[in-house]
Formats: sequence, structure tokens, C-alpha cells
Amino acid sequence: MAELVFFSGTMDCGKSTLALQMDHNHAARGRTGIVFSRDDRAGVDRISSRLGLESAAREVGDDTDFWDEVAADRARGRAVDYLVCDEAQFYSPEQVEQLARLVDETGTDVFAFGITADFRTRLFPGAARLIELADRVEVLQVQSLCWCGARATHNARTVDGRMVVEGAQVVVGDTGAAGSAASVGYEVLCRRHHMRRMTEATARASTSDGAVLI
Ligand SMILES: Nc1ncnc2c1ncn2[C@@H]1O[C@H](COP(=O)(O)OP(=O)(O)O)[C@@H](O)[C@H]1O
Ligand SMILES: Cc1cn([C@H]2C[C@H](O)[C@@H](COP(=O)(O)O)O2)c(=O)[nH]c1=O
Repeated sequence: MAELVFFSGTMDCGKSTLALQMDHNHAARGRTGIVFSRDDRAGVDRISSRLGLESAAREVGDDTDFWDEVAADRARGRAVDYLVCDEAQFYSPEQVEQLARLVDETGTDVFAFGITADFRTRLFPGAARLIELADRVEVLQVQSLCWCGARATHNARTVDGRMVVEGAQVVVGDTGAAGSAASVGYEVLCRRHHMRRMTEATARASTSDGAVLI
């Protein structure tokens, strides 16, 4: 039975790596799929993981209709057994509904990957619809960690090194530059430190010797 599965977690927990692995494993068994992504950090028509893997993907735009995409491939004689959908938080609720319809009416497996909540802890509309419609929501096993060592559950955005809680919902960016002056960065935090607006840099700055206080 085909399924719509939403693999979710914070930024930097291995979602794109798993997406590439899923595609590899299904393709290795002779199944044919399409890999989609939207606004990957590596650029248009790409899917990339911080482990160094990178591959071609079909870029999802506002006007992408997944039903039409799959129908067009099948009309050209190409089988479509599964879809891998990365950065699915950026898809619209209507696009998520198209994915569910593909599962139910054509038996296509859909493996979607994305973060659930934005830097304000609010659900992305696409992620919310996935949680509502998915057969299963799988939280990734690999835990990304807050600077304090606790499991990271939330995504923080920094602008010029300072954590912010206002701004556009979508700003493509990366973790690792959060304490630097690079204009927009991200850092994963546990809820306690997200609520306290305490990034690693803030915690260090609050002690005279630069040590971090939990
Ligand atoms: N140099 C490294 N060595 C081992 N693992 C790494 C390295 N760099 C990144 N990773 C792993 O890759 C994960 C991020 O993978 P990625 O697929 O880019 O995440 P996501 O798509 O969830 O943002 C990290 O949590 C870490 O486990
Ligand atoms: C929290 C948050 C993230 N984003 C962007 C930043 C990245 O480009 C992607 C997440 O990619 P990853 O592979 O999971 O690291 O989402 C955003 O636009 N808005 C946010 O609030």
C-alpha cells in the first residue's frame, strides 16, 4: 500500500541525507522516482546534504502541480513509483494535497522531508498540511543538539549574530554561521534556550571568561 510519509526534524538533523539515501535504495531495486526540492542552499534544481552528497532535483515553484508533473512523465512512458520531496515545508498546502491524491489514486509512494516550525516556532503551512494528511510522521533518529547538550527541538534565526523572532518566514540560509556577522544564520536550540533567546554566542557573552552557562 502506497504511503505519504513526512520525515521531520530540526534543521541539520539529516533530512536531506536520508532523502538521498531513500532515493538511492529505491532506485537500486529498480523503482523509478522523481526527486523534488525547493530553495535548496546549493541552488535551483539541486538537493544537497551537509555530508557532501548532492544531486539533481526538480525545482518546485509556486505553480508546480505534482499531479500534472507525474501525469506528464507517465504520458512519456516513464514509470513513477515514488516521489522524494525535500524542503517540503516550503510547499503550499494545495501542493501537499496533490501529493496525498497521488498516493491514494495512483499508488505512488511519497517521501516528504522538512522542518516543521519556523524561527518563531510557528508551523510552516506546508508542514502543517503534511502533519494533517500524512500516513506517518517520522521524527529523525539522529538528534541535533543545542549548545547546552540537550536535544535540539527548535530552529533559531540570527541576524548579524543576534537571535531574532520577527521577519519573513522564508529566508534560505545555513546553520554554523549563527554567531558570526554573516547577515542571516540559523542555530538549533532546545526549547528552554529558544524561549530565553539564548544562542551559544549569547551564552558565551554573558560570562566574563567566555564559558557557557547552562
Ligand atoms: N563532517 C561531518 N561528519 C559526519 N557527519 C556530518 C558531517 N557534517 C554533517 N554531518 C551530519 O549531517 C547532518 C546534516 O545533514 P543534512 O542532510 O544536511 O541535514 P538537514 O537536511 O536535516 O538539514 C548533521 O546532523 C550531521 O549528523
Ligand atoms: C527555521 C527556518 C528555516 N528556513 C530555511 C533555512 C534553510 O534554507 C531551510 C531549512 O533547510 P535544512 O535543510 O532543514 O537545514 O529553511 C526558513 O526559511 N525559515 C525559517 O524560519
